Amino acid sequence: MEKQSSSVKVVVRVRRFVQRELDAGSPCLIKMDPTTQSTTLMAPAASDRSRKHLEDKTFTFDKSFWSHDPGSAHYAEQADVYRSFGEEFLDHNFEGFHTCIFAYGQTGSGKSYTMMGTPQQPGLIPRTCEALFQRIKHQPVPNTTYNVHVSYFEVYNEHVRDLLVGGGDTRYLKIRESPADGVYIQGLTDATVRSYADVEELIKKGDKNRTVAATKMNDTSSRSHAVFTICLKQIQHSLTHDETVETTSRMRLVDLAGSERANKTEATGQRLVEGGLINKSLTTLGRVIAALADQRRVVPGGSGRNSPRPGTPGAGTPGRRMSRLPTNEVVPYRDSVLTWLLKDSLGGNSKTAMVACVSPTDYEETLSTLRYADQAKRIRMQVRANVDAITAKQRDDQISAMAATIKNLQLSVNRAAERKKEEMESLEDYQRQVDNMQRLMEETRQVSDARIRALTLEVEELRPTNVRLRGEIETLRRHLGLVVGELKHPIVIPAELRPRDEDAEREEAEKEAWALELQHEAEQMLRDLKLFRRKVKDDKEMFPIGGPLVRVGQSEVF
Ligand SMILES: Nc1ncnc2c1ncn2[C@@H]1O[C@H](COP(=O)(O)OP(=O)(O)OP(=O)(O)O)[C@@H](O)[C@H]1O
Repeated sequence: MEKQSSSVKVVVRVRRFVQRELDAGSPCLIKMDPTTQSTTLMAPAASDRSRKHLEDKTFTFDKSFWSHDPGSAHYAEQADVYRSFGEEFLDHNFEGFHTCIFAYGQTGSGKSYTMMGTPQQPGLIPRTCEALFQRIKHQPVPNTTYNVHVSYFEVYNEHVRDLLVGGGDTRYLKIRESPADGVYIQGLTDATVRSYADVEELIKKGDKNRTVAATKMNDTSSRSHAVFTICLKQIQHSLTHDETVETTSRMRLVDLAGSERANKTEATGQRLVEGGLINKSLTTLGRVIAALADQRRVVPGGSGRNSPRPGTPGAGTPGRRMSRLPTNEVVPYRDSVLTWLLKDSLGGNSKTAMVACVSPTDYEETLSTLRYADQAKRIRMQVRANVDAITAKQRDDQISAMAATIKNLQLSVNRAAERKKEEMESLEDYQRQVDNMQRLMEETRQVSDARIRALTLEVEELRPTNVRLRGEIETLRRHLGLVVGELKHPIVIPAELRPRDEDAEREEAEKEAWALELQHEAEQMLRDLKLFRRKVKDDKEMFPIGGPLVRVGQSEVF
């Protein structure tokens, strides 16, 4: 398919007064000319002016929607907005072009009203989805099958959350980029829908999950950027040529969070943090638009990694005029999650429209929004319809290639499962070993208990013997002392009284040997007793009766 050049379509919409403005008696500062589609921002009356010199400013856009005064002949209702360019963008989708419509504007300016609307006054998103299924149902192309799937996520505080996952799941999803799929969100729900009723269900679910809070400027202020995506695939089968034509398109409908000034919203705490991050991402969006609007500065494939961070020279400020970037600047898509995700819609293969929503009363904020919008008008994109003719053979080849890929993936999955199984097995083995060790330790403890009990019993049984032996030893010690004393200091018997015969001498020698034997035996018994006492003491220390259990990891050690 041939590439064609397409510029960003820019429309502006002014809403009616809200109660806060009616209470303040604020005048309407916007004027629109339905013939020229110009929008004029009028300087506030002198009494309302600050010291700054303000003047009327006129901008011309693709369309200026006057939604301020329902009594006016040019009043633009929700249906008018959809008819004016929503319908045209749906045509582009059926032709195979990717599209993106995003609503930009200060907080409370009517972005959510324009994109989602209310049940009574549905906005662009429900109208586009309804019309899509109407066309599929009532004007189907012959021999064509249609596949529609939908995703809905929000960028909240620079994190991505799936709005189609309920149950209070606040997990943040990862952003990935691949050459084949570009930038995508890993694990995002991509729900197949078969009717508008299916989509309505999902919208309800997503809106319930979206982060909304009351601020001073808006009772239902969106605190996140919400991106609703519909993917349409049309597969037309040609029976004569045995080929199929696949037309794929993606429509992104983005409700951005509103730029806000802390002094006006009087935000504090969480709201202030959110406001700061909203402004930061809108600042980056401004810089991306500025870079894309100046085609000389667009470096094809530029990653924006080297671009200045928000807040550094070159970075704009929401509510201020967008500053110029250095001439060698690449598009700073990656400086915020929002611009990174919308990279393709802002500067790639997409027909894109910006709805600039303005409040009728705020001169400075409206001027900033109109300048933003004016700059976006200059963005030109190279677009191409995503239509692929596939012959039956190519399709078969594709299916075979896919089957091979699936097989490889299956093998990898099996291998991974196998590895996991091995890991599980060794884990089980380890657990088994631990169990065995625990069992062994328990047995050892039981054995020790029994031994201690037996030793205690033995000690008790031996106690009387011990006492008796002590007594005997004492008697023997005393006896031995007498004998030794007698031997050392023998009683000298006068020679005339000494028996002279051999019997007496033998008796003397025997007495001496007996005394020595007794002494030896007594010493041996003392040594044995000492040893026995030490053994009993050691055993008691090693196996205390009823000792505490010591826990080691999951096992019990005694
Ligand atoms: N065209 C309109 N007609 C009638 N009421 C409108 C219109 N546009 C906005 N409003 C009302 O103005 C209020 C603010 O609008 P909305 O919530 O859409 O603003 P927002 O730009 O999305 O704000 P934020 O950025 O804070 O989320 C709402 O009460 C909404 O119903």
